[in-house]
Amino acid sequence: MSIISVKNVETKFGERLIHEDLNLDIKKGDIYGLLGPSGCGKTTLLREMVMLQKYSRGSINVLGYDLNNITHDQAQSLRRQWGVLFQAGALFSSLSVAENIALGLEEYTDLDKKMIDEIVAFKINLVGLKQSDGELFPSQISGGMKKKAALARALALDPKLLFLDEPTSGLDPISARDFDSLILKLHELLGLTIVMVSHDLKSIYDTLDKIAVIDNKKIIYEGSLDNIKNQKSEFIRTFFKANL
Ligand SMILES: Nc1ncnc2c1ncn2[C@@H]1O[C@H](COP(=O)(O)OP(=O)(O)OP(=O)(O)O)[C@@H](O)[C@H]1O
Repeated sequence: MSIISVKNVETKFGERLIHEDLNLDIKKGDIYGLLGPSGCGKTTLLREMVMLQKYSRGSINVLGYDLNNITHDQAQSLRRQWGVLFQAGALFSSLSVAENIALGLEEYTDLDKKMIDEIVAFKINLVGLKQSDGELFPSQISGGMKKKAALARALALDPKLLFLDEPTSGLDPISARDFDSLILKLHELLGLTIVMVSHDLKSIYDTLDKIAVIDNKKIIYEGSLDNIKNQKSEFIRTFFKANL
C-alpha cells in the first residue's frame, strides 16, 4: 500500500526548473531515502510532501489525501499524522527540551498538563535521553542530544510518518551511528514509515530499504540499494564508489 505517491511533479522557482516529471511511490513501513547531488531538490520535495512548499504541476498523495484538493480541516488532520525533523527546524532556544516536546501536544490536543507531562516523559525516554535532560535548554545540550530532542518532538503526536532531512549531518561518527540505531529501533517499535534525505553513506546502507535518486531534475533511479551498482549515472558512480 502506498503511503506517499508522487506523480508527474514539476517544481519551478521563477523560471528555474527544479523538478521535471517526478514519480515515486513510498510504501507503508518503508525507510525510504531521497538522494542526489547538492541542490537537486531533495529538501524541496520533502517540503512539498508536508505542504510547506507548492509544486507547479502534477500531484502528491499522502496517507490517502490528494494535496491538490485538500480542505483546511483535512490539512490540519494530516499535519497531526506526521512528524518532521528538518535541518532548519531547530529547537526553540528559549524553551527547555521538555517544553519543546510539549509544543505540538499543546497546540493540537486538549490534553491537560499532567497528561502532557507524562507523554513528554515517555518520549524523552523513547529517544534515549534522561528525564533530567528535559529541564535543560538547547544551548546546554550536545548536537546529538539536540537531534534526539527534536526527534522526540517530532514523535510527540504519535505520527505514522516521519520525515527526516539529513538527520546525521553535523554529528560525530559515534553520535551519527547512535542516531541510525535509534531510527531503526523506532521504525520497528512504532511501525513508522520514514522518508529521509541523506548524504551519509554509512547511514544510507545501515537504515534504508529503498531509495530514489534525483539528478538533473528527474528521478534517475528508484529501487533497492542492491541494484545500484548496475546504474550508469555519473552521480551514482561517484557517490557510491566506496561501496561498489
Ligand atoms: N524558496 C526558494 N526559492 C528559490 N529557490 C529555491 C527555494 N528553495 C530552494 N531553492 C533552490 O532550489 C534548488 C534545490 O534546493 P534544495 O534545498 O531542495 O536542494 P537539496 O537537494 O536538498 O540540496 P542539499 O543536498 O545541498 O541540501 C536549489 O538550487 C535552491 O537554491
